[in-house]
Amino acid sequence: MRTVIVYESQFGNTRQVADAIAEGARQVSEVRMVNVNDATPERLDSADLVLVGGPTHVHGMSRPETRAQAQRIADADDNLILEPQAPGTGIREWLESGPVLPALVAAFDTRADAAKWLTGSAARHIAKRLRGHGRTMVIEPGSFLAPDNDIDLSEVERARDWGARAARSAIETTGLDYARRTI
Ligand SMILES: Cc1cc2nc3c(=O)[nH]c(=O)nc-3n(C[C@H](O)[C@H](O)[C@H](O)COP(=O)(O)O)c2cc1C
Repeated sequence: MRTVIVYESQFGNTRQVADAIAEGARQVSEVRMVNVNDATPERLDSADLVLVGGPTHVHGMSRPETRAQAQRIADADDNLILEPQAPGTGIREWLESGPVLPALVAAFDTRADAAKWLTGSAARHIAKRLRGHGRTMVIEPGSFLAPDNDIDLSEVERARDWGARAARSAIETTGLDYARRTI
């Protein structure tokens, strides 16, 4: 089976979580990580499962204005470094562009360390969009905490486990087997 992880990240937190998800999914699947700015149809071609994730901005997916705000925050803080592809497009715009996706998908995000009803969750919105496109969720949305732009080892482990469960669930759904199908 082949899994593609499409992620957006401004400060690197969601990239780290995507890395851990990839590690988990690799236990049972071929995995490719793709920044949303590089998520062309060719890169998603022949994916059996696509996992889509980004940071929570203003309770949902980022917008051009919130990404510009992230840029201003980074400019004002020597300890924060913007990801090289951060100023580009976001998951919201990518989903609106109508990417060709396989039947099986799942959504994840990173967010502040507080109750979800206070922080909101980009993953919830990503999942809703994906369901609207008629896609099947292989697992509940994953939401990972990045307090003060720092991720705890326990969250990294949770992301690894979520990635493994997502890929296993896709295998159970499709009957595809890692051993029988390579990239
Ligand atoms: C402009 C902006 C708005 C944000 N809004 C929220 C929010 O509404 N809820 C939340 O939990 N976190 C919010 N955050 C925090 C980010 O979701 C969090 O730091 C995330 O892990 C960043 O991921 P990244 O480093 O991959 O961009 C916001 C961050 C920025 C820069």
